[in-house]
Amino acid sequence: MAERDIETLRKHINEIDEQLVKLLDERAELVKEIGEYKKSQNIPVYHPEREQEVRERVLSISKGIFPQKALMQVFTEIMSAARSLEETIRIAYLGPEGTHTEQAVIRHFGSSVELQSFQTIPDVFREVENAKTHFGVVPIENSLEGTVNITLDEFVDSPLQIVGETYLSIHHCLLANVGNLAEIKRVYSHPQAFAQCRLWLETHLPNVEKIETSSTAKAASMVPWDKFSAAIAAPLAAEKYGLRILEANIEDNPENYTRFWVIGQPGTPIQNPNKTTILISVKDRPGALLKLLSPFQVYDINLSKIESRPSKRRPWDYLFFIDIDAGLQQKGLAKALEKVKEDAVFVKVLGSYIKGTL
Ligand SMILES: O=C(O)C(=O)C[C@]1(C(=O)O)C=C[C@@H](O)C=C1
Repeated sequence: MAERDIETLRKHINEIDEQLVKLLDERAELVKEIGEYKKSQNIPVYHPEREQEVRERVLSISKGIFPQKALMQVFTEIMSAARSLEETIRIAYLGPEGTHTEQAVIRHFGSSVELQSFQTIPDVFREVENAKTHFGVVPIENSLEGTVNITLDEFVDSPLQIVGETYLSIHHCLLANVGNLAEIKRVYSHPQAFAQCRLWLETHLPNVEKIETSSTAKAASMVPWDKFSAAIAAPLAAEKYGLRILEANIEDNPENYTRFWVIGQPGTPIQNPNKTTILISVKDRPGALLKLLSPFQVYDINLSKIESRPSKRRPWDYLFFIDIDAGLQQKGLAKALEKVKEDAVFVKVLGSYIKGTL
């Protein structure tokens, strides 16, 4: 009886799957038509605002029986595959492969993209500047470690624009060949990952040797060669190096997020952005910064972050990077920026883009 029930249920599932596949094919036909149109009008294939609209619409009609987070991932993948029917989107990112940055790229763009990893953040900028890839993805800030200064500094001279933002919840896993903790004699990882999993290691693997590597992906790549070892790395590295996840989420603080910027060519059209980042240089006189920021208060515009960096032109001269909770097309912001420009030495808009979600 029970067996017949499960058979009946599976028959229904098969029928639904058939419909899903048929509908996905129909969807793909429509996307191809859009692709032809975009090509004839010279419109960029990637349309982040439309993708966001699709995800929000899908979320609003979902009854929540199928987990909504997974629903978002499914639609990110559907649109990623759809995009690839129109054009292969190439993305440069800070590598190596199997790190959290690669995971962030896939979370943002889906997996139907061509990925190219680079060893440094400046390398990613150069690649996009030379139009070898459509976009780049670089970390800008971690909720525990703070700002990634190299990314900010690159923006001082680079003509590139911020075209998107994405967040990744950082989870560290213990990856190994062996099946239980008792067999592990050595653990490989990046110093930052060791620091973030210190309590877990002290409790569960107090006597193992710790070997530092240049990245968590490098740590994972060592394990296949060293039977009684493990690595602390991103879940993605388990797939890449054929390892098993012995323990997931071993970080001491679960509130660990990294924010990434998607960088692209200047003038990349972004419709209805809701966040803007600017770079300003302030006159060196009392109250200059206060005066410069007051238009944001006048026009009721929230600033979510201010970061100062040495200008590197003169000692003790600083630049300010400001994240603004408004899109450039918003009237208040346009007016506030006009005022800011009157008082600043210079103002550079680094991008107006769609805010990332946690
Ligand atoms: O609507 C479009 O412009 C499409 O190309 C279709 C589609 C989708 O699959 O829904 C695919 C890629 C774009 O980035 C946005 C949406």
